[in-house]
Amino acid sequence: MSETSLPSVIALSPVEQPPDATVRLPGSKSITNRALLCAALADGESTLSGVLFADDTRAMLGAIAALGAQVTVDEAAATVTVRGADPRLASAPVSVFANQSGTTARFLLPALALRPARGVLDGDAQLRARPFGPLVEALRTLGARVEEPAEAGRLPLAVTGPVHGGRVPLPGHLSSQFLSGLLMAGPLMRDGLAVELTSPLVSVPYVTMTAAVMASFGVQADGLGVAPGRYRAAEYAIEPDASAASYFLAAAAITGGRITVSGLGAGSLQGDVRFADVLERMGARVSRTADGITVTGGGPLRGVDVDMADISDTAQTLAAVAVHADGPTRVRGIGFIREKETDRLAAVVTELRRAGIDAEEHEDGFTVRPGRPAPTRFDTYGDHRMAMSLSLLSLRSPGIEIDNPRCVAKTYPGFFADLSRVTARA
Ligand SMILES: O=C(O)C1=C[C@@H](OP(=O)(O)O)[C@@H](O)[C@H](O)C1
Ligand SMILES: C=C(OP(=O)(O)O)C(=O)O
Repeated sequence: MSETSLPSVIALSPVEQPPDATVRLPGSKSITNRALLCAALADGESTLSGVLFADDTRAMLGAIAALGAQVTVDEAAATVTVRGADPRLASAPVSVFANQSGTTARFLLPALALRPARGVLDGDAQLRARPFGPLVEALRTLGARVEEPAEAGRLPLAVTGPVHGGRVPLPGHLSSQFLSGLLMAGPLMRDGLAVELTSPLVSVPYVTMTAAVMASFGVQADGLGVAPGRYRAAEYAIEPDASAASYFLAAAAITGGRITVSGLGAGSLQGDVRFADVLERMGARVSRTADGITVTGGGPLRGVDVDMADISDTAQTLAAVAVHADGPTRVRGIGFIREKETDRLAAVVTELRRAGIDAEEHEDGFTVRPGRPAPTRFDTYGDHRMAMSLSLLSLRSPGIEIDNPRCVAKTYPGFFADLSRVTARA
């Protein structure tokens, strides 16, 4: 059941017995999109394995082709070969459509600014509503011409380089993707790059991930800056997606079952593996090996008070777990997720309340109190993480339906099929 065969509303039924399963999830969206871009900027031919094929990574595949990379895809084998091209030698205008993908858009704009020709970047309505202002200002400071034909700081944007690089102030409180995008383009800037953060950085582990992927392609970055240099082609194996893993680990905690996600070992590059730590604090048993994470539920789940600024893609997952705890859960530090695919704080609280759950929105997060979800058809607001998180409420409660389940195609087209398989439902 890929997203193309999903109905417009999906009805989910409770599990008959607690699952006991091992699952290997599709590749990490974040690592796939970094590796594709580094490979596209590298000298020579790279081979990526474990590649995620979903709307967000297809957007990046299209974008790197526009940058001049030669791309060969073997979807069945989950591999992509990329022959890089130096964007500084480009002369033709290009146009890139990032669809709904924040990573594609925020990583591409600085790469387009390396080109001495005009590059237009656009996305769908959801992405047009998300902020780009800090990146526009930074690229202007670094020497690019940026046109904002619609609204200031919003897509569509047109950028003409080349940027010369150097020192640049950048706010960190809205998104880490601006910094990651600048860093990845940084080595190809004449003067390299030195970023001075003007506000605290959110989603910090993603910047560590950026530096790690860059290092695999031969460039050392320190998280705030990088010297001029060239990427080298590499053979690169992409880990499974840790944000996607949160739904399965949560399912084990909610049902009292046992689920192992393989391929996400102790050395994972993804901060979202730390979602398992939150489940552990709630009372689930967690074991971590070199090759995977296992969560075993069973006992009561305690409510927690937790800052999720580092792992905010798993906040909605936690909201679903919190419904099944024995005390309130307060999530902090994530005001910035109001600017993701939707206002995720408002969306998750609104939908839980529609199911009769006592939930409250705060400026920087939410509180969820335990309860029994009433039969509800949930709205997803076109947000894949709303669809995947709210579907967890069906594990122990009848009558749960998800409207527009196809939005999972953004990062995980096979989500509902995998969830059914792992939780042993028809
Ligand atoms: O760099 C990345 O790969 C990502 C960074 C995070 O975004 P923000 O930095 O905007 O919080 C995260 O939510 C997104 O899904 C992926
Ligand atoms: C916020 C997300 O994606 P992006 O910012 O890459 O669009 C996400 O995957 O939850």
